[in-house]
Amino acid sequence: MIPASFQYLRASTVDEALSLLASHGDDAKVLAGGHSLLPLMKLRLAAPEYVVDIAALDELRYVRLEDGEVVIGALSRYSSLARDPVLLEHAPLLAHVSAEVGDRQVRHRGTIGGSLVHADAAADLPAAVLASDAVLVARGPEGERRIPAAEFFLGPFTTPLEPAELLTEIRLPAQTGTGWGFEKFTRRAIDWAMVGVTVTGGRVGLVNMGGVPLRATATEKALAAGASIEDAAALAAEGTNPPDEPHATAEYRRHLARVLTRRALAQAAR
Ligand SMILES: Cc1cc2nc3c(=O)[nH]c(=O)nc-3n(C[C@H](O)[C@H](O)[C@H](O)COP(=O)(O)OP(=O)(O)OC[C@H]3O[C@@H](n4cnc5c(N)ncnc54)[C@H](O)[C@@H]3O)c2cc1C
Repeated sequence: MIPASFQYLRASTVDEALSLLASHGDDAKVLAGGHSLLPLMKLRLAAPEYVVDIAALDELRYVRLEDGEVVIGALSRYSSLARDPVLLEHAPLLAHVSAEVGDRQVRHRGTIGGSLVHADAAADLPAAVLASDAVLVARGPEGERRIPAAEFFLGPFTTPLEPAELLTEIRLPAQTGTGWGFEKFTRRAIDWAMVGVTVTGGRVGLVNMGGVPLRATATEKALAAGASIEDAAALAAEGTNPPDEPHATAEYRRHLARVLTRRALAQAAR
């Protein structure tokens, strides 16, 4: 449980972080909250030569409303997102999901950007960002580019970000006054979801129902066509390929997806 040796580099501005990544990109890893990267390094599943610490970049820590869009700095931590007044009013699903991640220690260090770039299908924020129709903003040597959340999760722990790119911001249409719902089924209090469901604006995101976070498209189509919550939720597992494990078989997860989708949709309707 001791990481391989590495060189620690601390960036004090975004530009400095980008220049360090441009120099060491392929051999470097960005360190944000460290709650996914450090366990991987301790298990030697990751052994970067350079670690570029961006935790001090307060310029990437903000939430604001801009022309009908909620804009979130990538280094914003779950604990501040959970009580952010702009988020609570204009993107309540994200605030609520942030409050349910892990335990206090995780929420005080973990960042929304770290969760999205880590791209774990069992994590909560990726499915919430998918259901929120968000766009992810990345900066790198070629400048800035915007990647829709629907195109960001390419496979387990895989995104289109280049090694020299930083995720800087997440932008989503304000969901002011929109019903939302979040259901998460865990084995123990602070576990990752066995299955989770995020709902906002008629879109449904699924946690841990495949190798990437998914939208429950059959449910969404049924809702748009006027189906009842019960009938739409019955379609939640269509097109999914959930993990099959001794403590939660694929069939059990499909059952959970249907039940939790029904509850999350009912919550949103209320
Ligand atoms: C005990 C425990 C319980 C947890 N429970 C949950 C849970 O219930 N639900 C849940 O969703 N998650 C859970 N997590 C994971 C947690 O949410 C992590 O904080 C998150 O996955 C990673 O965020 P981080 O800021 O710690 O990123 P880091 O660990 O620092 O980085 C993760 C990855 O993203 C890259 N990266 C980070 N930021 C950027 C950026 N801005 N630009 C480019 N690359 C970047 C890093 O290089 C690394 O590859 C848990 C973790 C622990 C340790």
